[in-house]
Amino acid sequence: MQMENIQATLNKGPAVQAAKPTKMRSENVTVHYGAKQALNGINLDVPERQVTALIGPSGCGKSTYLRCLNRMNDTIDGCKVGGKITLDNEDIYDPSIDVVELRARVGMVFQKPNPFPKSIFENVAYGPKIHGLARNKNELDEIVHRSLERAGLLKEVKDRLDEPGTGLSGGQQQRLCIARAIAVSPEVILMDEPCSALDPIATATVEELIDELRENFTIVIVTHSMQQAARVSQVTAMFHLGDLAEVGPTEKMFSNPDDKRTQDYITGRFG
Ligand SMILES: Nc1ncnc2c1ncn2[C@@H]1O[C@H](COP(=O)(O)OP(=O)(O)OP(=O)(O)O)[C@@H](O)[C@H]1O
Repeated sequence: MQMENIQATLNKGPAVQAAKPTKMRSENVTVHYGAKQALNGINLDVPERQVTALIGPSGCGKSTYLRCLNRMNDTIDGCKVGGKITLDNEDIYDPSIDVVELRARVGMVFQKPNPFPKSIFENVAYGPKIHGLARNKNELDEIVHRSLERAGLLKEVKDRLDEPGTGLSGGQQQRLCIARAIAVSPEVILMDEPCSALDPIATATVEELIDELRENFTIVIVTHSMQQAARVSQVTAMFHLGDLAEVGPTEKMFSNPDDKRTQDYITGRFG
């Protein structure tokens, strides 16, 4: 892929941007799967209300790192996380942390849209119900409508909220999953290749949505598409063989990276 092409797609913001406060900080984060080490000590600050893209060749540890941020790795047998990760300066691996509550604060959208086999309404209402976010049916209705609206889906589904979520198109299903994530008012949304199962038109819609969502949410996205990282993110972190090779403003990472591994990866020399 040509560097010029990627540069043309860069999501150019104001020339000088005020530095955003850190929402999540990782210090010397390591991950082992049994005897195999997958992350070698990651130090990374995720800025608030920005999109941070995680890029790098297959198997370098992007998804593993993403799963550390809401303790999804806890669910994998033999997976051991070391180091420290904070959310608003609070250690998310502290024994006092309620993991269910943490995952409401740090939501996740997966590669393949995975609506529950229930109605569109129920897909979005489920989280607010189990977290007790609505006092009555009216409040629940309002949360569901607002979440679908923010996910850019309300217009398309408002007359069929009782129909199954699985009956929607792939792109609509992914926006439904984003609405479901938003419904519990998370602070951070983790996205693991959210567009990889979508066609180019649905991808463009979801990318526009991600750009809008950063007004209210901190977003961390794993992507294999350099164009996508350039289009949607303000910060890019390049992973390589379990290390963080380089992190910086997306514009710099795609125009003038410091690390040869980043340079080689974004110009298609490996990966
Ligand atoms: N559940 C698991 N059990 C054992 N090893 C795993 C597991 N998940 C990931 N790994 C290993 O950890 C390393 C990092 O994998 P990870 O999926 O995080 O990389 P990635 O950069 O997200 O890759 P891709 O871009 O292909 O999705 C790889 O060597 C992988 O084989």
